[in-house]
Amino acid sequence: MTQRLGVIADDFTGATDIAGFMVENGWRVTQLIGHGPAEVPADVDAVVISLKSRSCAVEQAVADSLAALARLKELGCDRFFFKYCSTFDSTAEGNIGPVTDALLAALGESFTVICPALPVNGRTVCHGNLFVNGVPLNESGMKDHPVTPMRDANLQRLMAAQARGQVGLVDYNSVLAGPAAVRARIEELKAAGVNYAVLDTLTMADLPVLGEAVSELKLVTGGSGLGAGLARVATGGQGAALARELGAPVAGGRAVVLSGSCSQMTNAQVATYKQRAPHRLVEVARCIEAPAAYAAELADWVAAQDSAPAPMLYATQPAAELARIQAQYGAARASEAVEGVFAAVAARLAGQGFGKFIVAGGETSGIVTQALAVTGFHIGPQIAPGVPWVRALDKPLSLALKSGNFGDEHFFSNAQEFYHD
Ligand SMILES: Nc1ncnc2c1ncn2[C@@H]1O[C@H](COP(=O)(O)OP(=O)(O)OP(=O)(O)O)[C@@H](O)[C@H]1O
Ligand SMILES: O=C(O)[C@@H](O)C(=O)CO
Repeated sequence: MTQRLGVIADDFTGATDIAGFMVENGWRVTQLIGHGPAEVPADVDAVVISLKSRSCAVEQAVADSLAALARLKELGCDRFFFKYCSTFDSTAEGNIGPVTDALLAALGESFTVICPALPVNGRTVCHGNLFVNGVPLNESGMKDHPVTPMRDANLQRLMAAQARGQVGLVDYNSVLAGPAAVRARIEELKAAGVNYAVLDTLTMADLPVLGEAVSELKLVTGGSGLGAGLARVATGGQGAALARELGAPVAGGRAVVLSGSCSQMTNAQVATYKQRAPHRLVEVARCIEAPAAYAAELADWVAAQDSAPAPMLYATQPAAELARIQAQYGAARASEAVEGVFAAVAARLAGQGFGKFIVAGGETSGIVTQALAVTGFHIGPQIAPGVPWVRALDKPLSLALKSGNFGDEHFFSNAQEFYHD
C-alpha cells in the first residue's frame, strides 16, 4: 500500500483544486509553491507541487515536471499524479502528452490512465469524449479559449496527437462492473500494447471505483476527481474534519478580493459582488502607463474601505471588451501589465495588515501567490467544489484561489462566511 502520493499540478488553481478534494476525502495534504520548504510534516498523505506549465513551451513544461518529480521523491513520495485541467486545456501542440511520456520514462513505466473528469463541476467522459455540462468539449466555451482552443472532444485523438504511445479506452460498462473489471480491462489494454487508457467517468460515485482500480499504478494522470477517488478509497472518507483544520482561514488580517479572470463565471461573480461591496475597476491603460504608482493608489483605496464586506479590485471584463483591449494593447502586454499590478497591490496590502486574499483566475492566483512569497500551503475547507481556503505554511496568511470557471455567482461572499473577524 502506498505511503505518500506526489502530485505535479500544471497550474496553481488546479493544484489547490486537487489538494482540496483530497482533504475533503480525508487525506492530509501539503501544497508547495516551487521547491517549497525543506520538509513536510511526517503525517502528510500527499504533497502537491504547483507549477505554471500548462501553456509554456513543451521543453520548459517537461523540465519543470521532471524537477518536481525529483523533489517529490526527495520528500518521500512513492507514487505520482500528473494533474491537469478537467477541460484538458491542451491542443495537439500541448504539454500533456510530452509531460506524461517524460514522467513515464523517468519512472521506468510504460502505462498510465487519462482521467480528467470532475462530474460535480459538470465535466464527464463518455465513450472517451469529454463533456462540459453535457456539451461536447469542442462545443463548450473552451472552443474559444484564447490560449488552448479545444476543437475536439475525443480524448483518445487528443492524446494520440501529442504523445508517443498508443491510446485505449476503459469504457463505462467496465466502470459500472467495478474495480476488478476496470483492472481486467487495463490488463487487456496493456497486453495489446496500449500506453494510456482513457477512463469513462459519469458520476462522482465512479471515482472511488477508478481510484481503487488504479491505486497500484506508479503514475496516474487527470483532474481533481481522480484525486478525490484515491483519497476516498484510502480513508473511507474518515478524517476530513481533522485534515481541513490546519488550513482554516487565519483569524484577523483584513480581506480583499482580487479578480483577474475574464471567464463567464467570474464575470457573473463580479457583477453579483459589486451589488454589495466597495469595488474598483483596474484599468489596463494605467497598468501599462505607470504600474508602480497605480498599484500604490489601488492599494491605498482598498485600505481606506471598510473591512467587511471585503473590497474588490477587478480587471474582469466581458469577452467583447476584453477583445477590444487586447486589440488595442496586445493580449500579452495587457495581461502582463494587469498581472504586474495585482502582484504589486497584493504585496503592498500584505504589508498593511491584510491577511486574507480571495483571488479569481489561475494566472492571477499564481502571480499573487508568488508576490506574497508563500512557500506552501495547508489546505482548508472547500468554499465551492475545487476551491478550498488555503493557509500559508509559515505566516499568518490565507488565500482562496479560484479557477476561472469554478464557484457560483455568490462565490466572493461565500468565501467570507468561513471566518468571523
Ligand atoms: N481587462 C483585461 N484586459 C486584458 N487582460 C486582462 C484583463 N483582465 C484580466 N486580464 C488577464 O487575463 C488573464 C486571465 O487569466 P487567469 O488565468 O487569471 O484567469 P482564467 O483564465 O479565467 O482562469 P483559469 O486559468 O483558472 O481558468 C490574466 O493574465 C489577466 O491579467
Ligand atoms: O481541473 C480544473 O478545471 C481546475 O483544477 C484547473 O485546472 C484550473 O485551472
